[in-house]
Amino acid sequence: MGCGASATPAAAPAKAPATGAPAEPDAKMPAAQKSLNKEALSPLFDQHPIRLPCLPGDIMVSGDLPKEVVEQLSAQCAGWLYVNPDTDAHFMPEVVKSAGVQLQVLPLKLDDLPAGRVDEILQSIQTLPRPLMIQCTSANRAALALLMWMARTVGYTGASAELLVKDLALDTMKPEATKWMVDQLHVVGQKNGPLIERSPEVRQLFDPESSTLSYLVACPETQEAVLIDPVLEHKDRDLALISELGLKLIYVLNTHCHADHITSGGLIRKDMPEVKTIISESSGAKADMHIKHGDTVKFGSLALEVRATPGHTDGCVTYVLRTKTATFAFTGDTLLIRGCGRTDFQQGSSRRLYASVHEQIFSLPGDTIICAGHDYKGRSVSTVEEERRFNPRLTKTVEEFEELMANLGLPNPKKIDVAVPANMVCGVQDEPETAEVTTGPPEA
Ligand SMILES: N[C@@H](CCC(=O)N[C@@H](CSS)C(=O)NCC(=O)O)C(=O)O
Repeated sequence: MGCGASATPAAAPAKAPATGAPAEPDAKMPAAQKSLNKEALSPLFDQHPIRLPCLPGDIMVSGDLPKEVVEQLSAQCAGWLYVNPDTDAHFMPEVVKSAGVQLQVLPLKLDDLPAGRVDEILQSIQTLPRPLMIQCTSANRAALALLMWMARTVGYTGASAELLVKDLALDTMKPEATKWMVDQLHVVGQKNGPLIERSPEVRQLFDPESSTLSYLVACPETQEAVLIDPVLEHKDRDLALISELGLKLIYVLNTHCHADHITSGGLIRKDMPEVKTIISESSGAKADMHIKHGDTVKFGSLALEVRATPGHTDGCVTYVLRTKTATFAFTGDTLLIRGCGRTDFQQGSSRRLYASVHEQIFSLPGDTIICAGHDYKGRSVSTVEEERRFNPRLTKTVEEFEELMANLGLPNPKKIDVAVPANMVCGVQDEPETAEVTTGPPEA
């Protein structure tokens, strides 16, 4: 938004007369060469003190303006979007057009909005030449149009309109107009999607006994949810949270057959038969659905990409969740924060683990959020870039890594003798309902 004039007309009383003689505008200036001449307009600015918003782009918003101001601004604008009806008494199309300005009229009436009008307005703001004026009666709806365009182009994720209004010093906007805009931001049915994408709910859950990190991931549109690596002893806590948040549990996924705790998946599906358990087919463990590298687990509008990451166990997978604003990798025990899973039992192989991390996890974007299966030092999440740089094990050469892993000297997990056999049958997997093996991407 043009820093000079952008908020001035919005905050100015419509009919205040200008004092002093503004410089002669050059109405013949070609649109492409136009830019705001703040000096020329300064007498007007002096009359109506402004606060300057700090956004790039040469867009102004305004309410009704006296003819001489319309003339001056037309001389400096290349585009003009009028969001009132063209029958409005203050509309001066001949003044605007005679200055060679590209004019568009798209009335924005909040209580009587034609279908597709928001998209039309956003399209106009996107394509009309700059400097661009957006005008209505009081600048309220013009500011709304600008904010919605910003929401779409900048891709706000849940930033409130109230905050935007504050940031832009557009506090002349009426509360009901602000509320209307917040509602608009979430309209899923807009032709080009909602103006803001609501982030999926990703909750981390902790078991202090085994230092296991479990995850609840929920679709913001359908409230369908999955649990990743939940712990038996915390079944009631996790289900209570799901219920409190109004979510519908669809799947319990395991990243692998755990050796240190028992999954709650089997017990959950026993009580809630609509919930399906999922594990990799290479784990050899029972579940309702078996996944493999390249599969996709869909729920609501979300999808988890399955990446085989063997090494800690043969059947380890990483689930990757991509949203418009963030990527999450649920790495189980393959990659831990500044560490990795041990490779000394359950078909462990340090060479395979090293390749899995480098090829399947470190190849993700650097800002991918690493949601690991354990942390023994009170940390919660990391990123791919952090681990690429600071993981003391995975930054080594593969030979150094193999040697290090062969000499960790860790005692076996306390529960290994009960956990592994139990997890091979998904905690408690009733015998009659044996696993269905899927060969392709599971259907949501
Ligand atoms: N003390 C814990 C087990 C700790 C342990 O062995 N953790 C595993 C993941 S669970 S099988 C691991 O891979 N650790 C890597 C490491 O470097 O610590 C218990 O008794 O449960």
